[in-house]
Amino acid sequence: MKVLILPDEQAAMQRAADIVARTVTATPDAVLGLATGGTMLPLYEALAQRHREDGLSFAKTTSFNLDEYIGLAPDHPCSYHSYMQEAFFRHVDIDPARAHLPKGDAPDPQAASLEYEALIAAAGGIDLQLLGIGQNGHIGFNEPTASLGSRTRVKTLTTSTRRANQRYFASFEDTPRYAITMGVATILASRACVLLATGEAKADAVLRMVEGPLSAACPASALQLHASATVILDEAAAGALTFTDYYENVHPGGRDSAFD
Ligand SMILES: O=P(O)(O)OC[C@H]1O[C@](O)(CO)[C@@H](O)[C@@H]1O
Repeated sequence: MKVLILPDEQAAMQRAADIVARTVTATPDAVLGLATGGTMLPLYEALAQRHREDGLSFAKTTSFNLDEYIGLAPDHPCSYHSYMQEAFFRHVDIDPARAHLPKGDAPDPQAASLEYEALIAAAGGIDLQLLGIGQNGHIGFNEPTASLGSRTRVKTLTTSTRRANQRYFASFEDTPRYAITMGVATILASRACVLLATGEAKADAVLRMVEGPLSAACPASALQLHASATVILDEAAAGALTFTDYYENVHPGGRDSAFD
């Protein structure tokens, strides 16, 4: 696992944007795995800006989002379909026919999960997976105790995740209880992944992911098994890490563990 510690959120976003830009420039028909959540918003802004100003193109890119709430129609303002449309898709030249999210409003969500997994396989798998991390260590909606061998399926959300996401809904009661999410093994099958975490509230989850034991209690710790995982942090999210001699290889853009 490569751990990059940047001075602040903006620097962290630009570093992540560099990796995405490099991927789609080198491989215009790359398959991207995309994430939602507050952390990702400035990254999508940075990518949209590079599209506008530098001509960074997503025209041939295929994308698969990690997750979607069950029971919300795509045009529901709190769906991840709407989030992606507002935050990213409408600002770039991605082909809507190649921008996929799980179908949270499918009559049979479990069947829709299997179809989604098959669609990812048919696209040749994911070249670069973007990830955020929940305060409880979740990736996608793989909550603590999620099987590390899991594939795309229906998951029940924890109360703590529902409370964290309540801010987007009218009330806690209105916050969905279930989601379709790529599984931990689906995520591990990506050829490269970049996990982004900013702010002090993520410091404990980051510690458990990077230095903690590999455990379903912290699904993000499964990234320790990934052959090409890059964790991009600001100083606040890195605040609880203890292997400081390892992270303190100073380079001009911040601290960088350099090797993974
Ligand atoms: O960036 P945020 O809003 O803290 O969310 C972190 C993670 O939690 C989720 O929003 C799900 O709760 C993920 O989509 C995201 O990766």
